[in-house]
Order: sequence, then C-alpha cells, then structure tokens
Amino acid sequence: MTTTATATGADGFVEALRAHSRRYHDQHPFHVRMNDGRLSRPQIRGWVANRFYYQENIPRKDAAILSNCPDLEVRRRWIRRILDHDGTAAGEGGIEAWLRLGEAVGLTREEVRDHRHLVPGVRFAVDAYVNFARTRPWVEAVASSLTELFAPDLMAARLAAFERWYPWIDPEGLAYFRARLEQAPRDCEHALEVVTGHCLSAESRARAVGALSFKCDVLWSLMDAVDQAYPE
Ligand SMILES: O=C(O)c1cc(C(=O)O)c2c(n1)C(=O)C(=O)c1cc(C(=O)O)[nH]c1-2
Repeated sequence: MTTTATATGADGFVEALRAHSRRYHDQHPFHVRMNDGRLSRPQIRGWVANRFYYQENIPRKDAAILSNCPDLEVRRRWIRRILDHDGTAAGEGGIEAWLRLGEAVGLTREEVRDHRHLVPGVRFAVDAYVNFARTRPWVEAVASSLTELFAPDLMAARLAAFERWYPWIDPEGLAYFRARLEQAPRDCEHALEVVTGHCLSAESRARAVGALSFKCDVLWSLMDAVDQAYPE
C-alpha cells in the first residue's frame, strides 16, 4: 500500500488511517455475497460459528492493551470495552449476544462455544491479533483497533441485508449488531484520540498506519478462511 508514504502531517496521518477503508473486509467477496443475500444457511451458520472466536478474543486483546498501558485515563476508558463484551453478569454482554445470534441462525450454544466448527485459518488470524496486542507497544495495538472506523457502515448494511434476505433469522438475534452501531463510533473516537495524541513523529505515525494495515489483513484472512471452508 502507498498509504504509509502519506502518514506525515496531522491531517495526512488521519487521512492515511481512513484510507484503509479501501482494504476493509466489507469488500471481501464473502461479505459482498452475504449482503447481497446470496449465502446459504450453512454458509451463514459457518460464518457465525467462526466469528465467535473473534468475539470471545476481543476482550482478551483489550486486556492485553490495558496491561501494557501506563496511562490511567486511557485505561479508565478502555476498560469499558471489556465490560461491553463480557457483560457484568450472566446473560449480558456482546459475547452472550453473539451466542443468541448463533441460536437465531440455528446453532446450539454448545456447538458455538466448543469450537467444533472453528477452522484453522480463523484461529490463526484471531490469535495473531491477540498476540499483536500482547507484544507490540500499546499505542500500536490501539491503532490496530481502528478498523472500527469502518465498522458502523458495514453493521448498518448487514442489519438491512439480514432483515431483507434472510427472513428465517429471528430479528431479535441481530441485537449484537444494533449495539455495535452505538459502541463502535464511541470506541473508535477514543482510539483515534489516543493515536493522534501519542503519534507525533513521522516514524510513530507510520507504525500506527502499519498496525491498522496489519489488522485489515487479520480481518481479510479470517474471511478468506471462512470463504474457503463454506464454498458456494
Ligand atoms: O462485524 C464486523 O465486521 C466487525 C468488525 C470489527 C473490526 O472492524 O475490527 C469489529 C467488530 N465487528 C466487532 O463486533 C467488535 O466488537 C470489534 C472490536 C474490535 C477491535 O478491534 O477492538 N473490532 C471489532
């Protein structure tokens, strides 16, 4: 990508980050087919079961960022992400909402939780993301979360597509995506504030852009693995 070359001035930096929308997984052929209503029930089920591994690892990724972050004020806000996914009691939170999505598409909670459908490429992609957050400087890990800048448009399109093309899925099962429509903009506003506040040199900006590029690869690889496992 040529985007790293433009990661110099403050405006150019944000522009270089936003330019990654061109590499976002909304353009992956599997997502395109999903939003065009062209996926079969087994394909939808395969995606939901595999994406669960991403969902359950997001809070572990965020805990890794917290453990590496020396800034009290950042931690105070970042911790909210873990609570959003884990909830604060049984029956709450994003992971629970994803399990309900699983039930709505015809999967038992057990078969989603025990990873029997999880394919190696999805495991590798998600594990790479968690390892990145554990081992890279925390600001880079924050930058890698910025794919969420592009997520709300995809969530809105996905909600509309599911209601239109997949009427066999109980709309109540889509609550996870509705919640993300509000959570993602709040989360990425904070992440962008952290990244623009900490990355002041050309070098640190290039590293942040590189981190976002890596994350685009994580999401794309995840979709490649699902696409290959559940062919048309
Ligand atoms: O369904 C999607 O397309 C999608 C994408 C992303 C993303 O762009 O990383 C996230 C989510 N969903 C999501 O639900 C979520 O909680 C989330 C957390 C993060 C992150 O990197 O911290 N990304 C995403």
